[in-house]
Amino acid sequence: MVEGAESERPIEVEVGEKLVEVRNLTVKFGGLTALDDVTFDIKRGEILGLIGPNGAGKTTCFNAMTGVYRPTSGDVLLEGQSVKGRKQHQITRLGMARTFQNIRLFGEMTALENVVVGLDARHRTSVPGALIRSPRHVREERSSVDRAMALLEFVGISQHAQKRSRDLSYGSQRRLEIARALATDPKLLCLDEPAAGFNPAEKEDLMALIRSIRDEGYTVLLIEHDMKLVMGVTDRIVVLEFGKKIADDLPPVIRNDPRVIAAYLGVPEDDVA
Ligand SMILES: Nc1ncnc2c1ncn2[C@@H]1O[C@H](COP(=O)(O)OP(=O)(O)OP(=O)(O)O)[C@@H](O)[C@H]1O
Repeated sequence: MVEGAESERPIEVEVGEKLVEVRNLTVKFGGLTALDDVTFDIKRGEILGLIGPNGAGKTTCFNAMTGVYRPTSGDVLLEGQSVKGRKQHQITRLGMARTFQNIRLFGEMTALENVVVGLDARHRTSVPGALIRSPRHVREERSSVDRAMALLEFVGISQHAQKRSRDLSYGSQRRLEIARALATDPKLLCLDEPAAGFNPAEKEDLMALIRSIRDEGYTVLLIEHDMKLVMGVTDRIVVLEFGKKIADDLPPVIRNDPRVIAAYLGVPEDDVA
């Protein structure tokens, strides 16, 4: 358990039950169908990999799930609740947190402050409570700092807590993004290519962190380009190609699926089937 970082959220769904249902999700940009009638579930407690060649629709899928894009049709349910029509911050509150392919931190704020911002989404004190620094607000502030430190420790960068985030190394910034997303106490953590730009050793370290996040009881949706990497860390994999789902199975099955191999190698489907 992350010390001082215990979850306050009631666990409403048993491990292994459906946490998220992506239903017939379609996103069109003008004439281009970036995501085409995609349906899959995410079970509580699993690491689900979302893979596919460049332009397959992975990020579009994330964006439609987390309120960045409004789906053209279809829906996404989190514990049975639709995210339709909700704004990004409302979806975060519902329990979906994400990182971005391009790091988005508050560069002038310290690493610690960046995580406290994520925690603020959960505060219970009112604005007047904050203004008069009510005992509850002071208590929440103190526990925020403790929890933020615990999260920085968990992702392995607590020694940089007081550094401005823009001064952190690229790898530490990626870890900080994950800590900030965890601060919102998500039911689902969506990671968009968190190991992009890492060398093989750094990638392995990050995958170990993602595994330990799952072991803490979080559910993870992971976009990753590197097939080998994704095979080693995920419990199940959904494969997209040209906006359509072409496979949804366990990693060893995906590895040997001719359609997936063809999609990755660019071999015409007829030659593989
Ligand atoms: N805002 C947008 N406006 C127009 N087209 C878009 C937009 N976002 C994505 N697309 C297009 O939708 C398709 C899917 O893109 P998306 O970024 O979801 O793919 P991806 O699988 O995440 O690819 P990558 O691995 O390169 O990140 C691509 O053809 C892309 O050019």
